[in-house]
Amino acid sequence: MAALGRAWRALLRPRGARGDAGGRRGVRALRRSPVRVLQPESSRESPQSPAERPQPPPAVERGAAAPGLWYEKAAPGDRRLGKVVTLAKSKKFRDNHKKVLLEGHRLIKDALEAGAVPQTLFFSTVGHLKLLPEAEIKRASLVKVKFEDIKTWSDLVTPQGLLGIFSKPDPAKLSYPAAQLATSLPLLLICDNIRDPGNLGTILRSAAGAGCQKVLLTKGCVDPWEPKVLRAGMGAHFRVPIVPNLDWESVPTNLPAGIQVCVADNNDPDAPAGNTSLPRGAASAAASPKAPLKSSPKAAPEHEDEEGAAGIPELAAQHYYEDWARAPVAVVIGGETHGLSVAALRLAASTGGKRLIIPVVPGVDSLNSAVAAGIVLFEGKRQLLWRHKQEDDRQKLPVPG
Ligand SMILES: C[S@@+](CC[C@H](N)C(=O)[O-])C[C@H]1O[C@@H](n2cnc3c(N)ncnc32)[C@H](O)[C@@H]1O
Repeated sequence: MAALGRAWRALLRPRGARGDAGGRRGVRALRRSPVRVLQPESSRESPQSPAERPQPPPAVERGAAAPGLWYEKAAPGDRRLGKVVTLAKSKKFRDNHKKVLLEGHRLIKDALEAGAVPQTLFFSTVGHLKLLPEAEIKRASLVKVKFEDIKTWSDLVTPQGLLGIFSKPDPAKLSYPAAQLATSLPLLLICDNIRDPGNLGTILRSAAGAGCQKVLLTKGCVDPWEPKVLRAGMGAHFRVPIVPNLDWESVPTNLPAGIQVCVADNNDPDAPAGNTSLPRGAASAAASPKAPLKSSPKAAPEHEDEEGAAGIPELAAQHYYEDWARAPVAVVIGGETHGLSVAALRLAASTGGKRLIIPVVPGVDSLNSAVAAGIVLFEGKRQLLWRHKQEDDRQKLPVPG
């Protein structure tokens, strides 16, 4: 592991700082020919006798993708790519080193355009580099590797021959696409213990597609920088701010003032007995079968202390297609195994939020969390846009008299 750490550090050191003839003398020599084998400085200037001399590191072959855009060619049998990718796939490593692995042209381009900082790009053909913003990739170490090697380490069904190690992006510092910002809605999503990477990626993609303003991930959710989440997210990471690893106490500080938090709840009190996945989730206890499905002022508790017998707040339930989305609004999606947490229900109760039920045919169990998120978010979007249009139309009406 220590050796892997050294290999990693050597690879991620800034270009000029590496002792691999990356200095001015090397660059001048390179200008004369696009591809040359350079001898390291140490092998030319060592004062020791040949017997005393340490083994020189292998010569580095370099090339230029464009004037001034130098890359290094990995020698046959070079195992750095494998090592780096293996490391970057481990959450512990990502957390400790604050690095993430991104794959594919589209994702890497999105990341660069959002201002993510590349450390090393592994590519199989120079053509890949030409499709990326040159000013941004000049900051990285560029390493040409065989396509076969990328294929071995790739997470994609059809590998594209491009992998990048980036500094872990800070959502507060990224710049999101103008089209995304222009269509962003006062609609937020809170993921409560979503553990499946495919589900989380799909949820993030839906949140970006619906125009969510922000996505909050509670502690217990899978790491959004896990390769499978990135793959399912299809670029959502660089379109919508994602705030990970939140404990429930800090969720409210990440929400706009005056927000109403609703929960997507698969526990339908109107469903015939045996058609719910009771009694595993906390929501099961909160939703008394006697609770009216239609929201009523009496059924909606206004304060956190209005809790049911099990210490879990009671929330009014309604179908997701009935009126609920008022700006700003957030929706909580429960985890695959345990559903909604008590903390989620408490937060919803403290904001006067509701339980939103997607009715399903008797005999069908709960929906997949990503499917439920998609349905509720796009309905939220429809309601917000409809309300906005109503207000617009009202303002356009001629003033009487
Ligand atoms: C797979 S379900 C959770 C099932 C879990 N075993 C339970 O009993 O609560 C994951 C989440 O998706 C959402 N969900 C699933 N089906 C839903 C439905 N019919 N209506 C509203 N939300 C639903 C809820 O947020 C739920 O917590």
